[in-house]
Amino acid sequence: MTCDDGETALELIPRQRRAVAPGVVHVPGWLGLPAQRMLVEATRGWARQGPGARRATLPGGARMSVETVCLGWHWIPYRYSRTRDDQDGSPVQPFPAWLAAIGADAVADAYDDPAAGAAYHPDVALVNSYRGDARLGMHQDREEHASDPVVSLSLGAACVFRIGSPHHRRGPWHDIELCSGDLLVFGREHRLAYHGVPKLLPARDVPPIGTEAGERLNLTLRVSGLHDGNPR
Ligand SMILES: O=C(O)CCC(=O)C(=O)O
Ligand SMILES: [Fe+2]
Repeated sequence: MTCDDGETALELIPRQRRAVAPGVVHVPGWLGLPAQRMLVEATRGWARQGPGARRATLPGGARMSVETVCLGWHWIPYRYSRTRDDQDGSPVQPFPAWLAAIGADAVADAYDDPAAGAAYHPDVALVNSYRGDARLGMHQDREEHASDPVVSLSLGAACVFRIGSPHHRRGPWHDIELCSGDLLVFGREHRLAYHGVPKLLPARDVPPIGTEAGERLNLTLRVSGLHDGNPR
């Protein structure tokens, strides 16, 4: 399978939804090129401000190969905090309202359910950047206290995204190629599904959106279910 260049489809034709598993929907090329460029530009800004990007240290001492910028709540394996309290204590950057609006549109489109979109109010984003051999091991997104779906937006280099069931880390899995502009939503029965990024596919064509050669960015939008003064 190759990546769509994002400009060949007529905008009037809705992007094709691919149901991967119950609650897991892949919409290839959901973001047009201007939106992709805008998100890359925004990501550069977030990385320059505040605590910036960092590779998290896992409880066993290993460092993640992916660099992460957090918005709204700072994610530290495996909890959320308003401050970067694993490092210099600096406050997390705010979660922008325009990004919440993209998240609501994403849920409405992926599930073909405007009400589900209107009810979706993400307040945390993890912006991951992958370069070289960076990858993400199989894990569950389970630090959130709410059961709302996770919205994933991919930019730049393609990758293999692996998603299984909520019960078994070792499979069986679905392997999906995520390309620049792709939307993936996982929620409902698969909100706690194990997932990861076993490899990048740097040989695939990438549209000119401002990413570097071989660089992949991924934004996940989530609903933390947390309130000020009540972090875990
Ligand atoms: O990069 C991706 O596609 C997935 C990211 C992810 O699973 C996470 O940030 O928890
Ligand atoms: Fe995840």
